[in-house]
Amino acid sequence: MTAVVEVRDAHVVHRARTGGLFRRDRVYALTGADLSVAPGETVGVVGESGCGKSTLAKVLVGIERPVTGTVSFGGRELWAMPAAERRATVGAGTGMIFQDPSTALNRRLTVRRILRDPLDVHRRGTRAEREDRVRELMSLVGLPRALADALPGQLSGGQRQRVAIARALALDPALVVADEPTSALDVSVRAQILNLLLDLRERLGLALVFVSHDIQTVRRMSDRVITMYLGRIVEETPAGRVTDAARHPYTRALFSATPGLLDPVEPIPLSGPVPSATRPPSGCPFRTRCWKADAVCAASMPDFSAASRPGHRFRCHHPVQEDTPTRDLARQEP
Ligand SMILES: Nc1ncnc2c1ncn2[C@@H]1O[C@H](COP(=O)(O)OP(=O)(O)OP(=O)(O)O)[C@@H](O)[C@H]1O
Repeated sequence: MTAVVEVRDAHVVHRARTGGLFRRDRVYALTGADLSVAPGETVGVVGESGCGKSTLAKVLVGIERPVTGTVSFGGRELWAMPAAERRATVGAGTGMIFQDPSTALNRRLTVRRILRDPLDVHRRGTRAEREDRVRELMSLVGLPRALADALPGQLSGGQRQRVAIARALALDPALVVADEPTSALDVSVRAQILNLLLDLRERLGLALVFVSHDIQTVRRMSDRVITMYLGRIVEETPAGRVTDAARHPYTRALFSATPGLLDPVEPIPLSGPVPSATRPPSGCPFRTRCWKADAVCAASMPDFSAASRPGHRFRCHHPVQEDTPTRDLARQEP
């Protein structure tokens, strides 16, 4: 089956925001990322702040161009397309939902205009058909029609995120990327927005990439979970058994520190802070904090190994033994 989107060996390097005009360090935001998303599947992306989750999300929807590597949509290389074709492919094929709907929506436009805008830009149907589509989108995300002429500032946070979701769906994309879609919302409306995304995914057969700090939510939403560390994808695990089936020590440590697990464990303590993305360590980037690291880990970053379960791969010289419960690691290893 052709992937909706496929990223191969993507590298993204930024100029550091600090350091003065003439001395700007490079930030290695994404290093050799490979990811393929199949039609209708949900891929969760987890990792600590600054590990490159948003950068990967932007690469997937063509907002960020990797310095090297490829991004293919339906088997066609995005950055080899002429600009107009690329815009049309990305605009119609993907939708992005950002963290904070207050800043993601143009506050001078009414809900109706916000939702009609992508239809106008991509010249979808007659004017009357576009108005019909706006009404349809509002009902799809549970917004009352009476809000069509409201401005974003007149809506609640949850309603604004519904508008952002409706806008992302306007052109019927095959892929929606949601980057921390609930973290700026009141706790009381988070569940409603997550349930809406789950419902839309089922009804529309969307492929969904879901980026979040909230590991429990990622587990609940996803078919597969991608763990990132310092710009690299270090593990890809089927979501169902991620807490005890993960083989990468970092995934285990991350999950062990998650509050509210059904089967709570002692968090695995990690030594030291996350290294800077301007000077990542040699070899495996996690080695400076890993209790299993040795000289081999400093010398090279291993390629992905396939675990015995389908859809499970990891990059580690000293993986956690298969089926070792995390509670045993927390007691023994560090
Ligand atoms: N435009 C930019 N200019 C300079 N550095 C950037 C830029 N965008 C991101 N970075 C840096 O790239 C790295 C990856 O950032 P990214 O936003 O992708 O991480 P993240 O995992 O999404 O973080 P968070 O969970 O805090 O949103 C970080 O070190 C960040 O500071």
